[in-house]
Amino acid sequence: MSAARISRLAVIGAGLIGSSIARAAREKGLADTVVVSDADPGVRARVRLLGFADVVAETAAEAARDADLVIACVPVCASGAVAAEVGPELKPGAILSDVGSVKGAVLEAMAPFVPPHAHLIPAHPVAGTEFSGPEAGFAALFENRWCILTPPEGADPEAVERLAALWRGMGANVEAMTARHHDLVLAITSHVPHLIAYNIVGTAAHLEETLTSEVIKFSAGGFRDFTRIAASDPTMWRDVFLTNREAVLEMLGRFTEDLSALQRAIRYGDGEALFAHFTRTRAIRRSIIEMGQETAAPDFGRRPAPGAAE
Ligand SMILES: NC(=O)c1ccc[n+]([C@@H]2O[C@H](COP(=O)([O-])OP(=O)(O)OC[C@H]3O[C@@H](n4cnc5c(N)ncnc54)[C@H](O)[C@@H]3O)[C@@H](O)[C@H]2O)c1
Ligand SMILES: O=C(O)C(=O)C[C@]1(C(=O)O)C=C[C@@H](O)C=C1
Repeated sequence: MSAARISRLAVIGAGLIGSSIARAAREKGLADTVVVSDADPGVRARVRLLGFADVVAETAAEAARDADLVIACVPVCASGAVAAEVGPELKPGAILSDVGSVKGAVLEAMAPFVPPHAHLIPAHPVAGTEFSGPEAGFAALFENRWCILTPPEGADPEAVERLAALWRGMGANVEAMTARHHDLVLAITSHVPHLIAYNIVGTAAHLEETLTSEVIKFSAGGFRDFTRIAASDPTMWRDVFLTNREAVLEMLGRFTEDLSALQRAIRYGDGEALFAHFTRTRAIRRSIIEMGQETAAPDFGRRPAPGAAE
């Protein structure tokens, strides 16, 4: 199915994800006009300087006016407020979407504000970094990454295809599933791993002062990787854990049981159990690499760190 071209694309929230979408849409010519808005006047001023938007709108409502597609790129708990602001502006046939890391809560928060003549199609690009803000985005962020669409029951297939076409245009591979299933899968693949990183880095920080400074001095490999993840945006991750509570607690329960089994194997010197476990997990890493998805941690070879000389 060929999807109709996007005349006006409105991006609400110009941080890492919103600015990456605006840059990719402009660079790849996916929309005639890219309008960007952000609640923070300082961010709007930086977007003007960075020049990745055709228009910088003062409000979300102004950005959404006459847009074919509006994408909320804000922390999950702000998605309802954005929908309330843009809902009355949505023209017939317009699509309202988002990029939130949790989908059930977003659907619930946004749906009441979408008029019957418009379409709500939530989405989640499974691509990101530990950086935030308009300087952190880059057009190649979504290339060869998944974008998961979670259309509600009865969603218009043409609208779904139109949104899917935009994500494919930005280089993503698109898949659709229910919001509930998304939240369960992402709880184990993304949310619990972030919690583990926040926890282990916190534990290191709570050690006595001399030990903490040695942890920092000698950190390499494993711990260093955790510190990258634990540097991720506090607002974003607070919202993820507040809104995907049930699935995260379910996966954390399983995680804790498995950790206890490993702890027991160490206590009783059960080398066979440890070896069998590590062999199974090594195979999972290999299958991820074979699927070409091993780059969950972004490499700086693909883009400069914000603030670094280009
Ligand atoms: N960072 C990642 O790795 C990543 C990856 C995939 C999806 N996501 C999701 O994308 C969304 C945005 O994340 P980000 O990393 O781009 O965050 P960010 O902090 O870089 O940017 C968020 C922007 O939203 C603006 N904002 C907040 N409330 C607003 C409102 N009510 N109206 C207008 N603007 C508002 C903020 O001023 C900020 O500029 C989150 O829901 C997050 O879960 C993030
Ligand atoms: O690589 C990173 O920095 C990320 O954490 C990206 C990551 C992930 O967990 O894979 C984080 C949250 C998003 O919802 C999607 C992607």
